[in-house]
Amino acid sequence: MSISPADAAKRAAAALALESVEGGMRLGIGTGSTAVWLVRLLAERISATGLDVVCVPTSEATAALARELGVPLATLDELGALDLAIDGADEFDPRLDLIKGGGGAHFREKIVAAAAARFIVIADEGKRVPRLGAFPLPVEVVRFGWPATEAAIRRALEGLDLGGAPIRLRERDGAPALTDEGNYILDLALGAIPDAPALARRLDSITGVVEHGLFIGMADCVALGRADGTAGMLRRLAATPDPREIDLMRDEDA
Ligand SMILES: O=C(CO)[C@H](O)[C@H](O)COP(=O)(O)O
Repeated sequence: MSISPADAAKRAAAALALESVEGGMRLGIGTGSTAVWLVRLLAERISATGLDVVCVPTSEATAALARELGVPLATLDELGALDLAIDGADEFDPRLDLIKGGGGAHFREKIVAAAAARFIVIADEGKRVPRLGAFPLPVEVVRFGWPATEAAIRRALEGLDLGGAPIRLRERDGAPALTDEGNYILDLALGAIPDAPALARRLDSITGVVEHGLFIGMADCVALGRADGTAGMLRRLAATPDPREIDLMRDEDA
């Protein structure tokens, strides 16, 4: 089957991450077009080798695909903890901090990643940025009183040199988009986030915010797929004090 260069990169990233999967593992499986490759390749490996894994999906969409392809599923309530989570990202920076939530699943994705002993991100070169923020930051908010929550977010942004950034209520088919948890999403067009950990802490403190798409210090590595079908692993280095030091990442060809 011939696939596009974009899909070749996604597939290569997913395949590299899957090399870390061993029999007996409890796996978190992500959401999005890169995660679709992960689920497909995992299903192929299960059917070819009888690999014994059980997976917690991060969204109803991923659950449906996994069920269709025969990937064994469980809930996080049943398993309690996971050995490994693998998921896509919308952006990653030199510290391997992330923006996620382009698919609106970042709340469950963060719970799953936090419950896992290891978290591998699967991404292509287009997701690699020197500084997070070009991708609008998704913030899941409770529907009740959401304009008041939006106003609180605006005030928080002003205190972080991000005042006046456009905020848009995400829509689907002409109506506010609902997450799997029945909440709304506000997309914050920030351009460039001067201090992502500080913004994450500030958003964490706002009543009405369910979860934001900043994943700070959570990813252990990024399986980076390339359009030529190859992939390499970027690992978080032990000491990463300054996000401006671009050479914090080390490429290791698979
Ligand atoms: O965070 C996510 C969904 O909430 C996805 O991982 C993110 O949007 C990347 O998706 P894709 O692999 O399609 O680019």
